[in-house]
Amino acid sequence: MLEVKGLRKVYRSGRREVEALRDLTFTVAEGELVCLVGPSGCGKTTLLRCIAGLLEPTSGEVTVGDKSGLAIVFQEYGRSLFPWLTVRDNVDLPLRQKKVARARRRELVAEALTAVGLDGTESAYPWQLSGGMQQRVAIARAVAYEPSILLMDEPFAAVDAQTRADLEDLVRSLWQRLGVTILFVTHDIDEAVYLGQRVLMLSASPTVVQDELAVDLPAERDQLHTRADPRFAALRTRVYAQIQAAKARTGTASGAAGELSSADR
Ligand SMILES: Nc1ncnc2c1ncn2[C@@H]1O[C@H](COP(=O)(O)OP(=O)(O)OP(=O)(O)O)[C@@H](O)[C@H]1O
Repeated sequence: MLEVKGLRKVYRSGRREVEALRDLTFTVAEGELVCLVGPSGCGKTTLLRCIAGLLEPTSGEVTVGDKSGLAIVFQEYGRSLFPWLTVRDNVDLPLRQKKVARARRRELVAEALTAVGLDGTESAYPWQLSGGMQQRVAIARAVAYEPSILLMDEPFAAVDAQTRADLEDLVRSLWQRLGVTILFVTHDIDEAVYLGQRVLMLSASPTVVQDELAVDLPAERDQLHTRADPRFAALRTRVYAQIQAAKARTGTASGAAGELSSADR
């Protein structure tokens, strides 16, 4: 289970302060797949970094059952994989750090690479693979770690549309098979509705949870039929309208989004 309560984050550098997150409260139940969608710059990365313990919140609380069971897949696979390590060693590295026994590590790496469709690439280096394959390596690395919570930060933003569709299906099938809890961040409304059991909509910065939507589409989804389902269209329209409303509200505020004036402090 993941619980975020009254989370606020203000960045301070010199005399400049940016209130990235104002007040975020939500929970993700065990085994749930929740998508977070919000406009660019609304603090999605800030939120994930606070959840992962990579960034100290200004106030509020994050409760994660077991922090050691948390894995993250970032948008920039190019920067998250080590170019001097083979695919096998990239996936293996966190397991070594976790002090998993050698034989078990070998099993976990092989299973994870098979699960993401990368059999036969063990000895390749990341830079010898396509972008989509590199992102599969990053997913395999997260999966091999056997996390109880998987955080995904716009993981498919940098791949082409066809690869993206394949990777979305990969995430859903891994989620169904492994029973892992997933918090998936995206700015793509269609992706959020296609993937999630629930979609949380964030306002523009300073960010709050604007609304949430249960995605009552069948559990078995496929790119062709799910996206053509009138229910899918209705859900995406609702999310879109909410996000537009959030943008319009911020547009009327004075000053740059999230920037604190002295009166606010
Ligand atoms: N280290 C930092 N110092 C100061 N301000 C920051 C810092 N990191 C982020 N911000 C500001 O906080 C706000 C939220 O940034 P963040 O990167 O979390 O948003 P995001 O939703 O992930 O953005 P995008 O969708 O464009 O990737 C932005 O206004 C950003 O300029």
